[in-house]
Amino acid sequence: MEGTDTDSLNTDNGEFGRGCGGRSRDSWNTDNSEFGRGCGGRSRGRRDFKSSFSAAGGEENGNNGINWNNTEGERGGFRGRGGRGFRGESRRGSRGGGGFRQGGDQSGREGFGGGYRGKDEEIFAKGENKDPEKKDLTDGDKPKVTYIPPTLPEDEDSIFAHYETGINFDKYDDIMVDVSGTNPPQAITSFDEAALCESLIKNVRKSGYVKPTPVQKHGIPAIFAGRDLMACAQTGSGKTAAFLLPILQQLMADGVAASCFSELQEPEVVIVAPTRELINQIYLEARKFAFGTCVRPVVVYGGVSIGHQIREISRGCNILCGTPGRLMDMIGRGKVGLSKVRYLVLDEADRMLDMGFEPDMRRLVDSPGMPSKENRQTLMFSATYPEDIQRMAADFLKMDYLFLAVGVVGGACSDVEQTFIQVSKFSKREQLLDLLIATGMERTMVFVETKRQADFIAAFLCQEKVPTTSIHGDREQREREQALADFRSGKCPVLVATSVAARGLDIPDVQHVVNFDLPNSIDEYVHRIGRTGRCGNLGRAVSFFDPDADGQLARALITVLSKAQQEVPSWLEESAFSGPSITGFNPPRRNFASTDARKREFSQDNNVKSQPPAPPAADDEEWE
Ligand SMILES: Nc1ncnc2c1ncn2[C@@H]1O[C@H](COP(=O)(O)OP(=O)(O)OP(=O)(O)O)[C@@H](O)[C@H]1O
Repeated sequence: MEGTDTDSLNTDNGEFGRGCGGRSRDSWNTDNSEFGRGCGGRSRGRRDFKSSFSAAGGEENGNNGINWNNTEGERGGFRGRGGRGFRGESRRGSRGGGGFRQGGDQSGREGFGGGYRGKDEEIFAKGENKDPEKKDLTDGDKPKVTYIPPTLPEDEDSIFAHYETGINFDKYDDIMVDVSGTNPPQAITSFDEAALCESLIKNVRKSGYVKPTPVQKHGIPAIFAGRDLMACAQTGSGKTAAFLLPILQQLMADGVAASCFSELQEPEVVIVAPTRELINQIYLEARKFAFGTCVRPVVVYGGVSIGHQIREISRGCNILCGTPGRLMDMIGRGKVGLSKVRYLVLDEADRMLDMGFEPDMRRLVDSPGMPSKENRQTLMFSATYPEDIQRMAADFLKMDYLFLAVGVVGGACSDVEQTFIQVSKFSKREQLLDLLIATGMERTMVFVETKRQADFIAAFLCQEKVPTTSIHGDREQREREQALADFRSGKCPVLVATSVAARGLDIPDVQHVVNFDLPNSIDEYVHRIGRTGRCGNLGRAVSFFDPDADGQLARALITVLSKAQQEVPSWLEESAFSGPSITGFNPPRRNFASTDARKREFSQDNNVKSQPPAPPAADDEEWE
């Protein structure tokens, strides 16, 4: 993995390389400039690229930090694309064997045989071996994944570290809540009413929770009542605790305790989420709330040594948190049995049921031993629920499931101030720099549409001395986790990210989200901007709107802005109601669901037709 010192990256416009030991002539050319970068500082080009950027350490599991001014030939300078050499269409300046051709990479786009791959790299074409390590065991043509995440701190201060609720936390009480379905149970108004056991109550207090948020007030009793649930609440409003607390309470009431005496572990709870970082975060929340109890959560996700995860499972597993690929792998290997599953939770449920993950979800519920939907409780949570997905979700739920809508289904968090700047493709980079300089060291997530763009922008910002790191699906897991850690700690206040970081991540003090590229889907926009303005705190989102590229999103953006009581720029309205979008040349977009899709079906007046799912984003995160 490490030591591919001759790596190079060429893009259509330029080349981006990494060298070592001062021998490098690697360089990064763009249309405007060329960032030569060599470890020995012998770069060529008009602008020296001295701010080498590294989230990768030299040790496999090391914790080496970012190196901003690495001119000394250390390994681990900025490395895009999972640390391997990358070569785009052009072969200019490539050196050595580290590069691979994007177009000809059989494990990439062409190698999937048409199989759709989700935004995280957990989804592979049918029949393809999913796990690099498993593959290693069979044909040995891929390096074994040996990464083991750093041991988690055991002290209470670290486990219960949390950020404060914001000034708008109490405004949650004013949000409209709609619970549909027969006989919904009474909402609770305090955690005391939830009658949690002593250790859980202690853990809730230590987490800084004083009163429940609306999704908790309604979700907790629904789960206690044994109901299946489809819950929709705005980003950052406490959906995770809404399912973890009642589940943990029930497990404890039933005296569930982890046991390491069986080779096959049979968890009572399976939680799935679309990305590695998100499932890890959910696991950390479960571990926090289960602190001091006999209930043991475990997490499994790709990019980490499978042997390590098998050992963790074998120590006892009541709550198994996983990304779909690795979870199915564990089941396939006979390490996990499903016959005791009582709760199946889909976080980011609309994502888990869209065309990327739906086949895996169906395989999961059809796996041997998995209790039928009548014999388990299925819980779905998200901030967005397109109606077509709601209809499909019903396949996984009991007939009488409850639909809980807190605020506008699919609506943006109203604590995020949304601003749009009209830009042309060519001015974005400079605008971003100006913006970041103006906001100083505010913690900022910059979303871009492709992995290549993420590398490119991160390198550009580093070169401009803005402490930046990046996260995307081609970075090694160690690098991804290091990038998040550096962003969380403030060591790198700017994180350039693809959609892999759009959903669920709860990072303290993210004051600012920038959509350098707007996403294709409005739901994705809502999730992205929801990385700020969490838990009653205020946040800001600035989006670059390029009329040539983003016109098809304009109308949906206007709806989101209006529903969040935000000002709609007149130029955005003009863009929405002129041009091709009005003539129907757009790809079909999903409806906003304002409520439970069942209500619409039964409504006499309903003349809203279901639309086919939006096509996946034209994003290399999706397809490679
Ligand atoms: N009742 C509460 N009191 C105080 N803080 C809370 C409460 N509930 C949740 N939180 C905190 O609020 C933050 C956001 O919660 P969480 O990540 O569960 O949001 P979410 O609704 O799942 O967001 P997203 O849609 O982005 O996934 C977390 O830091 C969580 O610990």
